Amino acid sequence: TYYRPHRYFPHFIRFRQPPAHMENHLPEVANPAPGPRHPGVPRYPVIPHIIDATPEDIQTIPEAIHPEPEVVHPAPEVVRSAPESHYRSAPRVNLTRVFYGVMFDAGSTGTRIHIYKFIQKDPVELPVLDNEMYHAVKPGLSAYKDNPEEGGNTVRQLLKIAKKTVPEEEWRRTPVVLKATAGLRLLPEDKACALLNEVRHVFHESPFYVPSNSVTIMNGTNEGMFLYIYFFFARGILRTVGILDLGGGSTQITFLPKSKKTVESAPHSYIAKFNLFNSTYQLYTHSYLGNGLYAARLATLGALGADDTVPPSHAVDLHELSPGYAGYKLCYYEVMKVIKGIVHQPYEVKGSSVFYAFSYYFDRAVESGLIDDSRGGAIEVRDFKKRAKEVCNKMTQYRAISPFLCMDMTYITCLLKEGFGFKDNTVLQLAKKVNNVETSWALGATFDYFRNLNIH
Ligand SMILES: Nc1nc2c(ncn2[C@@H]2O[C@H](COP(=O)(O)OP(=O)(O)O)[C@@H](O)[C@H]2O)c(=O)[nH]1
Repeated sequence: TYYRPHRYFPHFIRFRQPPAHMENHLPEVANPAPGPRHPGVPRYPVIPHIIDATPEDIQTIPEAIHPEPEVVHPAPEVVRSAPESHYRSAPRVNLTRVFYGVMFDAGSTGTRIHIYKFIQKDPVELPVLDNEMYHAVKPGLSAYKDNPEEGGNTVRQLLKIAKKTVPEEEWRRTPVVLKATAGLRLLPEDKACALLNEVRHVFHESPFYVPSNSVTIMNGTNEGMFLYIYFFFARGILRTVGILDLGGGSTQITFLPKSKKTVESAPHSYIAKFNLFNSTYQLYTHSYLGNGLYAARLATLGALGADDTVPPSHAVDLHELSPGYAGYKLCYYEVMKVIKGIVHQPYEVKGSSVFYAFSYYFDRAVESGLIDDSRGGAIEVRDFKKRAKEVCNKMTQYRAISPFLCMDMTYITCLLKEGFGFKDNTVLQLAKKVNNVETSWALGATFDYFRNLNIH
């Protein structure tokens, strides 16, 4: 478990004023958080609309402000924006509201809990992400497909952390939400349903607020989009940046297209629109189910077996047969079968945009020594290729770190080059955190819960 104190201030949004001539053609949503029409549904602070946050205008925000760490249970907060004497003559109403959101990421390789604390100083201002408590357990829920009660227990354990983090008086209005990704998408429906039902049961026995539809399998489009929205909140950029995410079961590519040709040449389902702060954005986003790192390993080993050249049980040793050819080239040839004809090449990736790469892109770059774990860094696609060759050709040196490092690095190289069609010199910014906020779709999904993003 680690505690990540940070304050996030979306300056670029708070200080933007609508131009006088601007007409708002988008639907008004005064307060999309659950309203009082459902008895028992807690009320949340209003998250206001921000007008004229056009993508062209949005500037990179400076480093988020990270003040001194706070304790998990802070003392009740008091807003003092005027001297004491002023209070005596004209007392101000304290409009500060603190609220929490608990988001579970049920991934294919682990279940993670994100407990967000938001502060809203004023109803006309956006809430500020004050801090986040995070904890992860392995394996993921799908590993309990034949024993859903055990799977439910992992969620029950994580909820204990939520009970310790969220003050007791807030439990009843703090929503708990779980979204599952590739692991459950890949399971037979009855097994996935049994696991989700068990989680619902665990949620309902907890003291937290359980919204309707709080336990679901998230679709791939939302996974990419929520990660983009996380990035928007953490970094403040909506243009010129793309995001690559490599999970265990699926992989996502998401960016805001600059060229019409990208949109026109993309499969229809790869283009998604969403509204944020009164503007509509169009994203290129797709999640390739079965093309996550672990799923790709299995598929590659299966493909080797299907060829009858090397039985799957011996497939891992393949890379040691003949360093050099068998090492990198043969591996490349085999992983190519998992990618060829499956991954769409967006028109735009051949340009010069920078892509942020998260999850296993980051982990494998660290393990192979391309970047430093604490700092991350910028590399080019060709660096993955170069290091993949080195790893495959010196398996004895790297085997201790990960017996699959050669295959994983080769897969990543192949996915980037043959799959998405990136050029050798495309810059990849590898990060685990952006402005001190962990890279996860969970923050975007939590904002979506509190402030309906109107995704279509
Ligand atoms: N930094 C960071 N990495 C995460 C977080 N959640 C998941 N990951 C990474 O995502 C990868 C696994 O993704 P997972 O969710 O199991 O796979 P999926 O189900 O295919 O999306 C691993 O590299 C994790 O470290 C997070 O909150 N922060």
